[in-house]
Amino acid sequence: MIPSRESYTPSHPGLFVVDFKSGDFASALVATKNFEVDEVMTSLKGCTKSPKAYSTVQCGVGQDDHLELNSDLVYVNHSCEPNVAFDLSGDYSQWHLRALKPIRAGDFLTFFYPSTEWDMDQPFDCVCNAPSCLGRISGASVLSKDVLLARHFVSPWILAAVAERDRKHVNGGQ
Ligand SMILES: C[S@@+](CC[C@H](N)C(=O)[O-])C[C@H]1O[C@@H](n2cnc3c(N)ncnc32)[C@H](O)[C@@H]1O
Repeated sequence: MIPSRESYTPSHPGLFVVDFKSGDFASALVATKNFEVDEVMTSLKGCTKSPKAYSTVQCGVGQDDHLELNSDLVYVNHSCEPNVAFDLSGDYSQWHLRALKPIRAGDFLTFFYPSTEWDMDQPFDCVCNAPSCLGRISGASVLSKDVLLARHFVSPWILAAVAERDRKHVNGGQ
């Protein structure tokens, strides 16, 4: 279930809070404490498999490998220069949200959506304003390996899919 402004209770008290804004998809998640680089900010417990949607996070290559986060973490927006990573490598017990940069209380939390998503359900024109902003965000399928690696974290299934795509391209689609 996606948390809403009505009767809001933070899912991660002491760590993050949703900054609800009026307008479609205008809300965001904000840190309420400092985090250091590489710090595990929270585990990703309570996710459930779900059809691909604007709100899901991809967790593997299969058709069914999409998760609803069922928490305030759904409000982590995309940035082309992100400060967190959704790391769903390894088994479920190891899945976590990790800081990629020093984060201070009050900072918006952002991840690079193509680091988990191959072909997004709801592409959008990015408003992150980062110097390296890519503009249209639709998933990793249209991005080069170098563009992905420059964002510091890429999920293993995305790297595997990029390698397969590039191998087919070199071999003329075979
Ligand atoms: C999982 S939601 C993130 C929370 C969303 N901001 C909300 O209020 O529900 C993903 C959607 O948020 C919007 N979004 C996230 N990051 C964005 C960005 N950098 N630029 C433009 N829209 C963004 C897009 O509409 C995207 O499909």
